[in-house]
Amino acid sequence: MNKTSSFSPRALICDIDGTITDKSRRINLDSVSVIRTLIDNDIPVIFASGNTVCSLTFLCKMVGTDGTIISENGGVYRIGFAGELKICGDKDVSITAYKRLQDYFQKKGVSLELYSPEYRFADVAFAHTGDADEVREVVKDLPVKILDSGFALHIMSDYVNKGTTFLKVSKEIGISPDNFIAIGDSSNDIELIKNAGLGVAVGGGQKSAAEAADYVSLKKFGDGFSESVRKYFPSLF
Ligand SMILES: O=C(O)COP(=O)(O)O
Ligand SMILES: [Mg+2]
Repeated sequence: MNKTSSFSPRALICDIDGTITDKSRRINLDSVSVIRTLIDNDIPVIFASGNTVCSLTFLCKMVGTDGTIISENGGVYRIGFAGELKICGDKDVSITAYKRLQDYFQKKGVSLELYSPEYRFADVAFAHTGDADEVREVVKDLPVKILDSGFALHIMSDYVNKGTTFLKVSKEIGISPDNFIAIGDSSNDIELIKNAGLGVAVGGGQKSAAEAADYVSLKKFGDGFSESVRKYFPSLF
């Protein structure tokens, strides 16, 4: 039997945009219901997203998780609502890169739209402006990387990703990464998908995520998430 059919997870870590939402970021109500079932059966659920700590905290409260989160694509994490915020990336270097990009695009008559800069601890996120590769070229000598989540471009310290921060979180909470199922949709989920016992990419997401995954859902986005959770936690549904 291969891993995809025999795997029996103890915990779930999942992305948000594109994974428990639709393409336009509207939350998938069935995905919320599926997550509630896990929580009510004492299965830990952790959100790992490019979004900010404050937006993830709100989502955790509304959905009913214990508040453990990875945000800013691994740049920040926290164990439980009351845990200390741990910052893994260097925001200064992201800001330096952003200023250079701002100059570059201003000369082309394009102004960049920042996403909630006042709530970010480690990365800089902005609206898609031109091609991610063009952005990468402008800052290629700086110790940053440009992540394209499909919803925003993120400038982050080059050593930060959701997968390495996931390893820290799993150590702190005492659940091996091998016991997790990880579900995502984009290139910012690749390391997460690879570091978990079983990595899933939802249908309709970026090709790079699907290539990193052990299983790709038949359904798309939030519907694919719900399908995958039902598949790997069959006794709960
Ligand atoms: O913040 C983004 O760009 C996308 O967030 P995600 O990691 O939840 O998909
Ligand atoms: Mg996503």
